[in-house]
Amino acid sequence: MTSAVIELDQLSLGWRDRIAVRDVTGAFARGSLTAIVGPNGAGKSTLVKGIMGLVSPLRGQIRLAGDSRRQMACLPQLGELDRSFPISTYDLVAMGAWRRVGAWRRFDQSEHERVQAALAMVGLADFGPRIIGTLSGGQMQRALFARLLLHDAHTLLLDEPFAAVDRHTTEDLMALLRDWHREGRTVIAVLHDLEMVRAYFPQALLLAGQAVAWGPTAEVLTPENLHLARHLCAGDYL
Ligand SMILES: Nc1ncnc2c1ncn2[C@@H]1O[C@H](COP(=O)(O)OP(=O)(O)OP(=O)(O)O)[C@@H](O)[C@H]1O
Repeated sequence: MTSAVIELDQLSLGWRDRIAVRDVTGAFARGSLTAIVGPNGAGKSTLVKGIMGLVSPLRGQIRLAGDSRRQMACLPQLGELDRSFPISTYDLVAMGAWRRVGAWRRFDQSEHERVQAALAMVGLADFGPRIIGTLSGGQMQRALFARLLLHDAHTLLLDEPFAAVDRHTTEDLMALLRDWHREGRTVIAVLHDLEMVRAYFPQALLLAGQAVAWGPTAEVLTPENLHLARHLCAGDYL
């Protein structure tokens, strides 16, 4: 049996006293590739933040194998980043190496080469000196993927990695994500495009303020489950 890298046990998360996701139990297996899907407000981002330790459980537990939070890297939603911060694309990507290199060790030639290689891999070889505020949405997302390449994390959490990027960029970044999976990393991504989920993600977690279904994608994304998810989330606004 494959071991779990992240286990959720009757987990409830929320903001102040309002519950965003209730009573979720299940596990992300090591090396699995899982899409978290669900309507707006279903609690997908809240769950990602909970796993990253940015939101504390209201109830239940998140159990991580070993010291896996040190081995985790997250791609936040594009809208959550302050792009007015005046740093270069190179420095943004190089920040991905901090955990490995440490803040005080010298950033040597091999690290420099890793940054350049990561920039080249996402198609931004010549963008190193560009201030991030001048990048398009798609270029920024490519730069953030390059930063993840530098992280070299065992577990990657991505919150809507393909929102606001064109088809070509989506295909390039999806290929990187699949490479990470092939390398044995655990990849968890919040996605809205169900066709993409069906095509590329073996596992899915359907959320709607609670877990509607979690398992093999074909068994999760059934018309009945999707209908139930919409119904549960619509209830919020009645
Ligand atoms: N920072 C916050 N402060 C207060 N409430 C929040 C905060 N972030 C999210 N919420 C609330 O938590 C609930 C779940 O939101 P969340 O962003 O997790 O949903 P989501 O499934 O990621 O939605 P979307 O698909 O629209 O991004 C919503 O009711 C939302 O208003």
